[in-house]
Amino acid sequence: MQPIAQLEGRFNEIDGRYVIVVGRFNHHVVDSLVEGAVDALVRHGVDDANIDILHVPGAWELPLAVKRALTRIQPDAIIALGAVIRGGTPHFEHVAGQCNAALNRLQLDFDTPIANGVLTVNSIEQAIERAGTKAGNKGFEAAMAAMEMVSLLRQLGGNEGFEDDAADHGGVA
Ligand SMILES: Nc1c(NC[C@H](O)[C@H](O)[C@H](O)CO)[nH]c(=O)[nH]c1=O
Ligand SMILES: CC(=O)[C@@H](O)COP(=O)(O)O
Repeated sequence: MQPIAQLEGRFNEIDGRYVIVVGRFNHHVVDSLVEGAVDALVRHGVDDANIDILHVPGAWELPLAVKRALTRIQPDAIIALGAVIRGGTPHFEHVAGQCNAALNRLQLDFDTPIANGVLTVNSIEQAIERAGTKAGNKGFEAAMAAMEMVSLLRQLGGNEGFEDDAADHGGVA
């Protein structure tokens, strides 16, 4: 019986261009996410010169900035960072929901990994826990996911020629 082929991203071939897009809202938390993401990239060998950091007001603005970065910078991966903290109105649902849905759509449409480091939490305490304290640093984790996906997709090769099929079926490539 043939062995089942298994592929996974590696961290010894992470050279490439990375763009970190940051929603500044709740910056006291988000700043730690940025530190974690940069730490992960640099400690795994990504050159500082290959890391761009773009700042927008909040999570709502992340998708547009990510889309423009994808077209103008054409990075190997994007790391989206932010902290959406539930308040006293339904606004949280809209900001968090639309941001995440748009980012996921963009990564499929542009065939480029967009790692999700956007916290969507119920309290400031939960945010702090996930920005470098007892629940890890979601910025670091998002950067790791970005590097892993860059490596895996390189192993798989491009999807040239498949986009048309997807377009014909109204799907994403
Ligand atoms: N409440 C949070 C926001 N709100 C701001 C929006 O993201 C947006 O900047 C504003 O509506 C103007 O368009 N953003 C976060 O990132 N986190 C929040 O908790
Ligand atoms: C995610 C939000 O927009 C939220 O933090 C805003 O707080 P509020 O719902 O109390 O206006």
